[in-house]
Amino acid sequence: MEFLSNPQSNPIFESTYTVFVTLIVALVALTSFQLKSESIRRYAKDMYSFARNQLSKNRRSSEQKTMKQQLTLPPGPAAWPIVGNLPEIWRNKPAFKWIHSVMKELKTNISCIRLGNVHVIPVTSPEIALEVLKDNDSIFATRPLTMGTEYSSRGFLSVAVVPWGQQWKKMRKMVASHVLSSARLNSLISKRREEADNLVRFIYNQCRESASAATVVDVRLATRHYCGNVIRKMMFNRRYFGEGKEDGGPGFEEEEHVESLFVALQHLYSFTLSDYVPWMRVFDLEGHEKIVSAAMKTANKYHDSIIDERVQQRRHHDNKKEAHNDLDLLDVLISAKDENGDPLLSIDEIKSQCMDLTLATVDNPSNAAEWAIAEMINQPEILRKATEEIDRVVGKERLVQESDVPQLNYIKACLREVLRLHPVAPFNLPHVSTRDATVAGYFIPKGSHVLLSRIGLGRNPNVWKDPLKFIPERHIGSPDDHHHQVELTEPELRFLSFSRGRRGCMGMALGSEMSVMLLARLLQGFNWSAPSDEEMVDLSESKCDLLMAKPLHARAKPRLPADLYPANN
Ligand code: HEM
Repeated sequence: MEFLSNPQSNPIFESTYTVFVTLIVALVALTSFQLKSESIRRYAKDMYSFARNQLSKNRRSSEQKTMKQQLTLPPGPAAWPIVGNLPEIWRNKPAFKWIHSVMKELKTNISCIRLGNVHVIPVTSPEIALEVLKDNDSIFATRPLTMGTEYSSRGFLSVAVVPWGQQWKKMRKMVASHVLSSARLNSLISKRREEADNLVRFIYNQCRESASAATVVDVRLATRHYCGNVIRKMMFNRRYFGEGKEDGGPGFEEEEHVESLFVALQHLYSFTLSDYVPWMRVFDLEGHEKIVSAAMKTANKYHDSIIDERVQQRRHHDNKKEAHNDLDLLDVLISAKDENGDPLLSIDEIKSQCMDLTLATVDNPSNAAEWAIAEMINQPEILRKATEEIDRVVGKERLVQESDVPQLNYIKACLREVLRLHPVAPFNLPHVSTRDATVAGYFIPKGSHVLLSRIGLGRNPNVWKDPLKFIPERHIGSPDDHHHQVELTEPELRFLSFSRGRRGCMGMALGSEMSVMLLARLLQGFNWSAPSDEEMVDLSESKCDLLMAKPLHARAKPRLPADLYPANN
């Protein structure tokens, strides 16, 4: 074999050879009984570990070279020189629809779309998704730098959108141990209960104003307002930024706050041209930068003054509250200390992390509850079963509480079904490869953006029978399996709820509690039907995203004794 007969000609062999000799010397030195000196022993140890590292590096680089030579990229549309498929992305909006139609045409579950010199790799099958987030999780654990996320995270300071590295580790550890720990979430349960009560109160007040005791409610407004309230209450210990509303509904400030969060969320990873060709950023051709900067300015306007004031209070005047058990999340972020007892987070890090958690909380639960009510109105049998479960588990003498959640399996099955069929976004957050990899037998170059498709997985006809039908029963175990607990998590990635792995969702517990409480309170408190002039709710999706095309308006009629509805403050 040429490779062996002419080692000088092959640099990999050459360095492997050197390393091999180092390894032998080190091993001999280490095992020698004559070696008594600690420093020589340590030196030999260092040599040994250096040699081992070099060997595995060499092996990897030779594997990668062979991989590049032998494997091909996943199938994809023909790409133009230099710009790749950017012209198609520009012409065919929304981009996610074009990407899925290309994959359908190519009959593939993994594809490669080249945008500038970035390989974007959409994935629509659970097997391949698991290869990415289970088998190769450490390779795909970083995130791309985008214009939108730069704004949302104040220059990549907070956990969700930050690339892999020290900043991500610091923030993830901090959030996991102090902010979203189960002890912390338990300590905030009364704040969440206040907002669940307020939701029921807000809708009940609207019904009371109508002579027939039933009225048409803007369900999207109510569900988004609930999510905004929960995170504001947990984070800043307040529901309202301004005067507030007597009936429990959002004031101007809260509507503006939540609206700006949704606008920002839409643009974090929105196939903006300059995310792939950075020098184009000055032109802002799609106008995305203008939109995101304005949205973040609005949202920050509400957060920043509260944060600045609280930092002043806590760090400079009054540390007493730290002893109490009723800290809100802002207190927790401010009072975290490093190993020297100094503040762990800078003010910008606190602001960025507050925003990160606020953005992460508002969209999924509200979208899921809105779609669930819409689907249930069109299938009254499902609505009946869900309400019947709440009546059986909770009864009609008290309102449903978080402690009931483990027993509300049918409600959770409905939510799983919504997360499968009507996810809030077409793709998971992007995962970028930190080195060359192989997935599904294809070559995935370092720096590729892997996009697990939430609709591709959840509506995959090879995984789900009648994938476009809303059938919660598919998530319930067999009738004999009485111990089967339905959860919103889906670690097998047959659809994408909280994802999995190093970058998996940190808010699984909170997100699940909020989603179940929101839907269960809506169903327990009110009978829902289509507005009188329509028999069915229009379930069309919006043309540019996956939200309901028109915000759901539905008729609500109280179904509990009047004294159970929380009274106005
Ligand atoms: C039903 C509700 C929720 C759903 C379906 C959901 C889903 C997700 C998904 C799909 C990801 C991306 C995972 C990946 O990159 O593979 C994610 C990330 C994340 N979620 Fe959630 N989420 C929910 C609620 C929450 C809540 C309430 C919080 C916290 C207040 C939260 C905090 C985060 C954070 C911090 C990350 C980023 C983790 C990282 O990059 O290291 N999520 N979530």
